[in-house]
Amino acid sequence: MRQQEDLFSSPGALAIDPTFASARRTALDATSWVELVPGWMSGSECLFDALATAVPWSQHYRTLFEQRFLEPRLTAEYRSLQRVPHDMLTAAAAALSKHYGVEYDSLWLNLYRNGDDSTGWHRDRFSCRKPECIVPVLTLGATRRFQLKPRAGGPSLSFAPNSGDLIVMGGRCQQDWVHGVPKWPEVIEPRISLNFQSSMQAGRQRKLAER
Ligand SMILES: O=C(O)CCC(=O)C(=O)O
Ligand SMILES: [Fe+2]
Repeated sequence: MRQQEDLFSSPGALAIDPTFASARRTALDATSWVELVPGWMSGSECLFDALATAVPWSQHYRTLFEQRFLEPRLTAEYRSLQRVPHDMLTAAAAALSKHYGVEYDSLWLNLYRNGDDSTGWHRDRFSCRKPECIVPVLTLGATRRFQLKPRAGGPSLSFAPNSGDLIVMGGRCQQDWVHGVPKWPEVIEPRISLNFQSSMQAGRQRKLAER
């Protein structure tokens, strides 16, 4: 009993805000938007620690403009939420599904070991095949820049999500905008990002090797 009380009353306890009270939506253009939900998850450091050790992280080769390179980050994927290593991930997916009306049923994870790790400008082409998608990305650990810019060209927007902050891309963002996490050499701490994916948004044709 005493243990349970501590679990729920402790200020650093792991929890999410099911009301999304802090959400602030910004229109990127007439059909695309990005929403920031600062402090959506509290006690996120303990989830970072659990995932850093429990997830089978690996590094992959990518091919870009016919050049093969080792991706400067570690990644992992859970194609079914039944296999995720922490109950909070299932709870977070359920809360997101309820709030955004999209069934999130799989998870893509990135581990940026330090500021030398990064991900270049891209769209989530394989996990979002519908014209409009809602893509939540949760940050755990270090603060890094998360940038968006129009595919057609134009200035970029920069966010700096802290541990526990949610960034949600919506509307035609995956069609008309690109996003990325640039290198930031001064950062020495690691960051994990959780991308909640939906087979509904990915379409049925999604193949195993793709993303
Ligand atoms: O790490 C992030 O915040 C973004 C990751 C991302 O865009 C991706 O994995 O597709
Ligand atoms: Fe992405």
